[in-house]
Amino acid sequence: MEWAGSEGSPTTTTITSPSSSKPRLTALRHHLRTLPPVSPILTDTFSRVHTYLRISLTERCNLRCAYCMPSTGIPLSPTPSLLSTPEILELASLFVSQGVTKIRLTGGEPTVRPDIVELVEQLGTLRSRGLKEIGMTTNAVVLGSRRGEEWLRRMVDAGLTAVNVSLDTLVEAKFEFVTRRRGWRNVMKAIERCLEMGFGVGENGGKTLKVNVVVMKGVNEDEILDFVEFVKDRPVEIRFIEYMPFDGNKWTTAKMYPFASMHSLITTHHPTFAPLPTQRPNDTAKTYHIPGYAGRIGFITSMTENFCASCNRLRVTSDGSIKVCLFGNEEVSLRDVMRRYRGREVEWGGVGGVGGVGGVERLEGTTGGERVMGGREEMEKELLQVIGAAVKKKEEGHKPAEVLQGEKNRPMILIGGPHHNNHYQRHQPTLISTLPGRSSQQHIPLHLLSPTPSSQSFNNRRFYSSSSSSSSNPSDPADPDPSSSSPPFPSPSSISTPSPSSSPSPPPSTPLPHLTSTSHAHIIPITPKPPTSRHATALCTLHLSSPSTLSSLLSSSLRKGDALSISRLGGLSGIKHTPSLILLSHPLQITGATVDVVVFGEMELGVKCSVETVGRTGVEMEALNTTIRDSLHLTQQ
Ligand SMILES: Nc1nc2c(ncn2[C@@H]2O[C@H](COP(=O)(O)OP(=O)(O)OP(=O)(O)O)[C@@H](O)[C@H]2O)c(=O)[nH]1
Ligand SMILES: C[S@@+](CC[C@H](N)C(=O)[O-])C[C@H]1O[C@@H](n2cnc3c(N)ncnc32)[C@H](O)[C@@H]1O
Ligand code: SF4
Ligand code: SF4
Repeated sequence: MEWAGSEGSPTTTTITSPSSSKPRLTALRHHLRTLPPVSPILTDTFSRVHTYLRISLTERCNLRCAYCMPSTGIPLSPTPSLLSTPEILELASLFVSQGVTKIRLTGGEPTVRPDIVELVEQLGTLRSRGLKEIGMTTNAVVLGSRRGEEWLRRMVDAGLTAVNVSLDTLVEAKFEFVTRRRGWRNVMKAIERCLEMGFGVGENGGKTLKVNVVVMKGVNEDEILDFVEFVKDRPVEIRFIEYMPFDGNKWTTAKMYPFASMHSLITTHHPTFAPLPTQRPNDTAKTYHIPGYAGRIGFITSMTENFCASCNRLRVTSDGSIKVCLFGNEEVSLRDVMRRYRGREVEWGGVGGVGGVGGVERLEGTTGGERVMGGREEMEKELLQVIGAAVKKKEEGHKPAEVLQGEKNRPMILIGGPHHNNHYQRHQPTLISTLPGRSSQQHIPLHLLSPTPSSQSFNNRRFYSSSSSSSSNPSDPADPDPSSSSPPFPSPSSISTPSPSSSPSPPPSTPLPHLTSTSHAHIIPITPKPPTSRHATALCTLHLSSPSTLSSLLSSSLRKGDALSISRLGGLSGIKHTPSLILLSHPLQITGATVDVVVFGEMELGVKCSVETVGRTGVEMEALNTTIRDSLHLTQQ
């Protein structure tokens, strides 16, 4: 099923005078007139033509950015409910047949999908049918790993034209706080690799490399000028993104650093900073430059100056729903339509791996009029009806920030996945108001002592812990499937997933490991496990009552003397007490431990403790206990 005219080439019409909306609209109208015809199915009631499809490939991620994920993590959907690779390719093909010219792969983290390269290669075959751009938005941790170089090369060969890398800080230690994982060096390496492979600002239709920076007050707004310098010699577009509200990310206007402030900060330091004379139509970003700089600076102002009037994007979530607006709640399942025609549940598989129905075969079947499965025409017809109806229901724009904040969208990482209402509650940590010596200065999250270690929103920026064992490849933050080995937090995959409609959540069906079959507490036998090298890191943020407290601490001028050193020692002693404090934990032989106190701001300190062992179980509890002790000691000073 082809839409006549979809083979035409897109124009490169640009819009002048970015600061004024009228010429922008005029240019946009002109641009729309000069575009190849697009199926009316992709045109909404505001005459917006949707030629850009964003496909979420997975809910999984190898990072845990708190602005994207709730502090309690996310429950993963059962694999069969997600789109298989052939289904993704089939939908991509259908959208291209209707006039979609750009597909961006996103997630979750697209590169944790084991068949990502093959998938891009298959998508590349759609170029002969009108697909002009294949993009990927990625945290780039995998792309900067050893295997990443080859992956990147193959994807570029297949037609990958636009890589957007997310990187919120140029400070390695801060990266670990923001993302709750390591990987900063890989990201930097991936950026350099992309540059070596010819990615740049997209001059003359070249491949584009953009770096996405979500700007958050008190977190990274102090790095805006550093990021500007980052593009002095690199032909990269840095895009400063206004922090957006999603479910679980504890968004407030106070944490958002608005476009106007960023703009005035940069202009103050760079008086020649100016909008580029041409702007790309339908772009999320307003683009600027500083004469003499190789790169560009963009602003994605979703919160303060939305760009909904020129919106040309649709989304397919990883479980196969069409979502017509990033902030909209309305979704319709395309997967269900496809599977109804097929009459079966689809198992996970790589390209060509599902029930013998290969992606290539399907695409060729569509283009070449060769073999198609029975009922395919009807299926496509129904899919197009569903897509058309969804597009027609698209609203003019998103609601104001204050309303969105109240409503909350699903977590950003799950924009590509199904709803998991009620689920988070079940995983709220339970313990604890029994911390000795808590004071108003101290904000140790309650779940710090929870038997289920979990992460705390970075917006509170109080705590995270991580650990890995050598069996789970601790040195490689690019581990593509965090669930494939023992995860640092209870990984999403370790959380059982009720069906979206189940409410309240059912009790866990597996018995608690700390109970014997006769429900007696025991220390879990680990004798058969081989000893491996393990480490764990826990972090905690202390909010101080005044800046003078910090300066007294740093200058050791407190009445009680050098509080920092004392607290470090106190923290370290906590390791040795762990087995007696945590009743069912195993006594372990510690082979290394460090405690660092980091200044985050004039009223904020971070306490980071890392513990190592070679053994049959991990040292997460030791790391947590050390962090708490160090923090308590500091507070008591
Ligand atoms: N309001 C709104 N913002 C979006 C949408 N898509 C992406 N964004 C914003 O753009 C940021 C970067 O997203 P990317 O995945 O790099 O996508 P993009 O900016 O559309 O990428 P390009 O294809 O390079 O234009 C996100 O964090 C959002 O803030 C959208 O449909 N609506
Ligand atoms: C959800 S991620 C998925 C792709 C990939 N994992 C990555 O991080 O690039 C897509 C983009 O959304 C951005 N994002 C996530 N949460 C956001 C928020 N609350 N506000 C603004 N942008 C956000 C990320 O920084 C990233 O650039
Ligand atoms: S923004 Fe979300 S999906 Fe992307 S790397 Fe961070 S946690 Fe993962
Ligand atoms: S908020 Fe919705 S309408 Fe506005 S640009 Fe994003 S997807 Fe388009």
